[in-house]
Order: sequence, then C-alpha cells, then structure tokens
Amino acid sequence: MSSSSQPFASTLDVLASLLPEHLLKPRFGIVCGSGLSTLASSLRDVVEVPYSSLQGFGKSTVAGHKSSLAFGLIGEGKGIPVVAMLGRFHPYEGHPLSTVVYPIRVLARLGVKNLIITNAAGSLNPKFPAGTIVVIQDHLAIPNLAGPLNPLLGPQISPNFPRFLPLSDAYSVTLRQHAFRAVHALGLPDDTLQEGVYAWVSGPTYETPAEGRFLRASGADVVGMSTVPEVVAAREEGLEVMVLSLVTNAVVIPEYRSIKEEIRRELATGKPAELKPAATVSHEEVLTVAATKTEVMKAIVAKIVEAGSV
Ligand SMILES: O=P(O)(O)O[C@@H]1C[C@H](O)[C@@H](CO)O1
Ligand code: HPA
Repeated sequence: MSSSSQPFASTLDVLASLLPEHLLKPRFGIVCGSGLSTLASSLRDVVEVPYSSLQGFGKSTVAGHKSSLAFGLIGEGKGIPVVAMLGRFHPYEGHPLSTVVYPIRVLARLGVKNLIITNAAGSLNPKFPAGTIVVIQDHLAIPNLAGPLNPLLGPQISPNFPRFLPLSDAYSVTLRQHAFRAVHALGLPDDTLQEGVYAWVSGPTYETPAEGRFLRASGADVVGMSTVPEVVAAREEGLEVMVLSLVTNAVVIPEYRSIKEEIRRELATGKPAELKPAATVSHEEVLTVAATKTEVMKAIVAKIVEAGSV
C-alpha cells in the first residue's frame, strides 16, 4: 500500500485539532497488550482520543483491549509526553496487516522515536512461570515462514524505506538495558524480569501440545498472537523498539498419555480407565493474570521512559 492510500494527513489533522501543544509531540509510544490498558492510568494531563474518530484506525474487538489513544505525561516536573495505544489490532480479528500497523506508522509521524510494545503471552520455558515479564531479544514470525503475513509485503509505503529490511537489530539494546536497570532501581526481585524469544502465531486458537513442543524446540520462550507486525513496521519507520511480554499462562505441553495402554490395563484389571481431560488455557485466565501485574509493568515502563528521555 502506498502512503497516498493511507489517510495519514486526516488522522494527524484530527489529532492536532484535539491535543494541547505540550502533548502533540510524544517522545515515547506504548502499545498496551491484552488486559494492560490500565498501564496508561499513571499518565498525567491525559487526553484520550477514540479510534472511532481517527480515519484509518480499526476497532479493537478483543476483551481487555480498549479502542483509543491516550496522550499524557510521565514523570515528575514538566513530564515527558507519551502516547499509549489502549488496544491493538490482531490479524485474527479480520484486520488487514496494513490496519494492524497503521497506528504504529501514525505514532512515527507524530515524532515518536522509541516504542515500548507490551503483550500477554504463553510461556514455553519452564523457568518463566505466569507473572514473569520477559524482555524480548528476538522473534520467530511463524506466519511469515508459512504464508504471506509480513506487513511489508506489497508496494513500499515510502521510497525512503529499504526494500529488504534487516531485523537482526530489531530489539533496541539501549531500551533493554534501561529495563533491567529499572528493575534494579525499583528494588524488584531479580526474577521479575527475564529475557527471551517471542514466537508469533496467528491465533486465535491456542497451541496444541505438539505445536507448543515444536515452538519450544525452535528456541522460543514465549508465544503470542500480536506484536511482531508492529515491531516490523516500527523498524521500517526507524523507531527504537522494545517488547515486554507478560507471561499469563504456561502453554500446555503434557506428557502424552497412551489411551491404548490405559484400555489394555482396564481390560486386564476390570478397573475403568480414568477420563482426566487435558488442561486448557482461556482468555479469562490471561486477563486475570495480566491484571495482577499492571502495577509492576507500569513502574518499569515509567522508568524506561524516564531513562530514555534524558
Ligand atoms: O494483544 P495481546 O498479544 O496482548 O493478546 C494476547 C494474544 C491474544 O490476542 C490474546 C489471547 O488470550 O491475548
Ligand atoms: N498462546 C498464544 N497467545 C497467547 C497465549 C498463549 O498461550 N497466552 C496469551 N496469549
């Protein structure tokens, strides 16, 4: 899609008409993942702009995602202007990839230079239980490997962008360092924050045990249904990017049980085989765990913004 077919001018005009001068040039963008929209509650002087008033924005249809941009200040004194996306768009909702990444491109055009993306994710790493926050150091874009789901497919949005975008440096070293310093400065336990690899899957189904095992064997620590298209577009726009994944559940990867063996035993002993259905994950569980960690996430995000704005 070319830049002329995206309504940037209209979106930016609306924002300029609604925002006071001191909020119009945010230094940081923050994408709030599932259940994490309350990350914006620590902003001061907040102006919230519903996505419905912005041409080019979709509507977020997933529980735990609001549908607005929140502009405000973080930190003491004059404060640092930031913009938070309260709700994102996922391809599984039916949004085209150009819509999924449109808000990121708008943030870049507002002057945002640093982007903190958050998400809720399932853990593939037994050392990362629910509640762990993972600083993402790399990703596996599973849909990109199997089909046309890269947001940069098609005509380039700007002639200034490279046709072949490198991603070996996608995750900002500076911002990741700020995150680990933040945990130390806040006096949080060392295991609050870990680092690892995010596997992007299209969803909306959660993983089968075989898929979980495959992703784990592929080197992924967490898995989720968002984020990677945003990272790719943000890098194309030249932003520094970091991702904080909040582990909300363990991906269910049980030892396989042999039904054949169980029935053989039943026939031999006369004792009925147990039913014991497998454990499952639910979005309610994801939102419940996310809610328990928003204060910690908020504190870490604020410290990263302060450190990244000096
Ligand atoms: O938008 P995020 O990635 O935070 O949301 C996760 C992935 C799915 O959208 C949903 C599954 O529970 O939560
Ligand atoms: N799998 C994929 N996406 C997710 C999960 C999961 O287990 N938890 C939260 N988002």
